[in-house]
Amino acid sequence: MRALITNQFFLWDIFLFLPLFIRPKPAAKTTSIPLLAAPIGITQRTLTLHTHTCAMELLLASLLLLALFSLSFLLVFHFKTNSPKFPPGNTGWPIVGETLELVSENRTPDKFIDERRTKHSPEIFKTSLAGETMAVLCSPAGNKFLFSNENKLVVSWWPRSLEKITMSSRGSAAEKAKRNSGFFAEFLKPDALKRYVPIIDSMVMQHLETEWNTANNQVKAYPLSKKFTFAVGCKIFMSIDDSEHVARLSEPYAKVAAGLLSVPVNFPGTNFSNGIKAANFIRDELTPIIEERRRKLYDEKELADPNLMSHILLSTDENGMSMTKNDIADTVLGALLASHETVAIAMSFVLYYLADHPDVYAKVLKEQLEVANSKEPENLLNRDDCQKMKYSRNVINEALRLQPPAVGGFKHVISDFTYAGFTVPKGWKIFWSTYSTNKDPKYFPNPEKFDPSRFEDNGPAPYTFIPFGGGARMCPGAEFSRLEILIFVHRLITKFRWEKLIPDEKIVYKPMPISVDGLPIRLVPRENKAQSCSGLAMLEVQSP
Ligand code: HEM
Repeated sequence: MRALITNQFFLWDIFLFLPLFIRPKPAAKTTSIPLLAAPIGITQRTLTLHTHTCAMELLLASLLLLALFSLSFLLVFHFKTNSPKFPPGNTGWPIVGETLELVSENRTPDKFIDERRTKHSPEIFKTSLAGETMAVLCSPAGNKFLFSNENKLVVSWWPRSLEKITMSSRGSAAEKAKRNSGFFAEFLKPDALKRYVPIIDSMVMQHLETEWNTANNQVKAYPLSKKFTFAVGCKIFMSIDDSEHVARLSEPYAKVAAGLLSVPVNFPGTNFSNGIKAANFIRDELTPIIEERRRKLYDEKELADPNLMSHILLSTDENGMSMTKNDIADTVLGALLASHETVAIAMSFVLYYLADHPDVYAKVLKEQLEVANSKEPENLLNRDDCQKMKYSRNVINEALRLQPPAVGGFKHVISDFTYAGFTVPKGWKIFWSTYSTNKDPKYFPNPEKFDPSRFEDNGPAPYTFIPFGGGARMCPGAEFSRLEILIFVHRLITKFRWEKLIPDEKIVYKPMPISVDGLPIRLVPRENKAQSCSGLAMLEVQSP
C-alpha cells in the first residue's frame, strides 16, 4: 500500500509538470513569415492552415491532459482518503533502527519516548527496535488499550535473541509463555506466598550474617542483593541451598542476560553466542536435578517438596501430557532470569533512596520496629507481619516508579487496529514502556522527587504506574518481589542505618537501571540493637 501511495504521488508529479515540457509555441509567431521560409515555398496561407491544424491538435492535447490530470487527481484523492494513516515517526538506521538510542547507557529511557512523543504524536509513534518496525503506545490510555487487548488484537512477543537463548525446544514462544503463566500464577498465588515468607526471612538473616558482615562494615549493595535474590530463586524454585551449587549456576547468568537483547548472529565470541552457550550450560546443570526430582515424585511418591520444579512435574496439559525435560529446564531458567536481577535492582534502589532521605528512613524504621516489637524475637516473619508494612510498601513502589527495573515489553499485532486515529497493521510489533508514564508531571507532580506519599490512599491514576506490566500477561511475581524486599528491609533497618560511600553515584541504563559502582555503602550498627537479627537463632525451615 505504501508503494501504491508513493506511485500515486509520482503520477501527480508527472501530470503537474508535463505541460511545461510540451507547451505549444505562442500563435503570434506563426502568423509572420520568417525570412528563411519564403525561399522554400511556405506561403502565408499554408502557414495559416498549418497554424489552425496545430491549434486544434494543441487544444485536443490540452483537453486530454486535463482529463488525465483530473483522473489522476481523483485517484490520488481516493487513495489518500481511503489509505490507512500509519503512526508517524522514523525507523532510524538499517537493522539497528533506533535501538541504540533507546538503550543508551547515559539516558533514561523516558527521554527516548518524550522526544518522539513531542515530535510526532503524544499517543503513538513509529520506530524500529530489535530489527522490527514498531509502534510505541505511550500514555495511560495506550497502556490500557494494549493490556486489555491481549489475545484479541495483540499477543506477547520477544526479540529473536531472547527467544533463541531462553527457549530450546520448537514451538510458538507465545503459546509456551501462556502455558507457563498458568504455572506461575498457581505457584505464586497468595496462599502459596504465605509459605515462602519464613523461608525468605531465614535466608535474609543468613546472608546478613555472612555476606553483608564485613570487617569494615563496607559492602556493595547491588551485587550482594543479586547474590541474595539468586539464592532465593534457587531455593524457592528448586530447593537448592548448597552455596557452591548456587554459585555454579549463577556464574553463567550474566552471559545469558547480556545475550538477551543482542544481535542474533551466532558467531563465536559475540554476546548472542555466549548467551546460547551459557543457557545450555545451565540446562545441562538442571537436567539431572529434574530427573532426580521426577524419580522422587513418581517412585518414592515424595510430595513434601512442592517447589516450582515439582509443581511443573506434577502438572499435565489438556491431553494428559507432562512437560519435556527441556521445557522444564527452560521454564526454571526463565524464572531465575525473570526474578533475580529485577528484584535485586529494586532492592538496591530502596537502599539508595533511603540513604538519601533520612525522613523516609525514620518512618520506615518506626514501622519496622513496631512489627518487630509485636513478635517474639525468635519468631520468623509471616505474611500478616508483611501486611502491616504499609509505609515500607509505598517506599518500594516509589523506588519502582523512579527506577523501573524492566524497561517494558513487546507485543505482536494479530489483527489490524486503529488507535488515536492511526492504523497499526497486523504483523507489526508494539513496544510499551514502564518509562512512558512514570515521570509524567500530569500524573506525578514534581516527578523527580522521591515521595512515597504518592502511593497513599488510592495511589496513582490507573495505568500510570506499570513496573510489572498489566492485563493477562502482568508479571506473576509482583507480590513475591515486594515481599522479598519488605523482609530484607525489615532485617536490615532494624539492625543498621547506612550511608552511601559515593554520594552522587551515577545511575546507568543497560537498559536496566544500575548504580554504576554497585552502590557501595557503609553499614552503621544502630545503637538500640534490641531488635537486631544478630541475637536471633538461624531457624531451620522446611523447603517451600
Ligand atoms: C521487581 C521485580 C520484577 C519486575 C520489575 C518484573 C517485571 C516484569 C514485567 C514488566 C513483565 C512483563 C509483563 C507484560 O508483558 O505485560 C514481567 C513478566 C514476568 N515476570 Fe516479572 N518482574 C519482577 C519479578 C518477578 C519475579 C520475582 C518473578 C518470579 C518469581 C517473575 C516472573 C515473571 C514471569 C514468569 C513473567 C512472564 C509472564 C507472562 O508472560 O505471562 N517476575 N515481569
